[in-house]
Amino acid sequence: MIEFKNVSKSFWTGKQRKVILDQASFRVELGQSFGILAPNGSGKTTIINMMAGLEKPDEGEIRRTSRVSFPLGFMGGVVSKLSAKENARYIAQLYGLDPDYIEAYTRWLCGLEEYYDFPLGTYSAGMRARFSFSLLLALDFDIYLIDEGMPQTTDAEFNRKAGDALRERLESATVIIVSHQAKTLEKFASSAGVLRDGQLYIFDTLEEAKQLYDYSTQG
Ligand SMILES: Nc1ncnc2c1ncn2[C@@H]1O[C@H](COP(=O)(O)OP(=O)(O)OP(=O)(O)O)[C@@H](O)[C@H]1O
Repeated sequence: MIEFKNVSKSFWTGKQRKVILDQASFRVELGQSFGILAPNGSGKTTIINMMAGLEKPDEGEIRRTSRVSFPLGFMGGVVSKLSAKENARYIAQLYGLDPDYIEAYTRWLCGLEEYYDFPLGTYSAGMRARFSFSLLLALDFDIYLIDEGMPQTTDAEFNRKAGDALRERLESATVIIVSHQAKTLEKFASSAGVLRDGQLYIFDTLEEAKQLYDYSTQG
């Protein structure tokens, strides 16, 4: 479970206060994947980062009773000078997992071939995305945090494998996904919220959330 209680967050831009969240309260239980629809620049990444514990709220409380992942695409924990193999084994140890298993799983899923043993600094953005996604799934969390959907790589084989692996993981795990597009949420979220001007409106179904979102972004 992850819970926000009266959470507020804003940034001072030098000219004005940009409100990301104003007194938001909600709870995501295990088994109830949740999506947030929000326009670009409204605070998707900030909210996901707060869920992961990478950013602090200004006010309020965030409670986690489950193993919550780092956000998909977050590369803060990896070292560019080291290879995917070295990073995977090191991070496995930090999480108290078997390095051989984490290495074998990520090597298989990311499909980087010989580049798996090259430093991450030599990777393209797509290759980094493939490695970070593989690592996220290898680490076995209860709740996965996804900012703007799956990595859209040009490697069709990876996209298929990654989709299958995520679906399999979601049979036992929960996903929280934030996106500016309802289409991205459709595959994953059962309930959903809409973020608009710092207010988070929660709905039991994605369909209801879509109606408000379409109305507020197109109306
Ligand atoms: N540390 C910061 N200091 C000042 N402003 C910030 C800071 N971090 C984010 N912002 C501002 O807060 C707003 C929300 O940022 P955030 O990255 O969370 O939005 P987003 O919805 O994920 O954006 P995008 O859709 O472009 O990825 C933006 O206007 C951004 O410029």
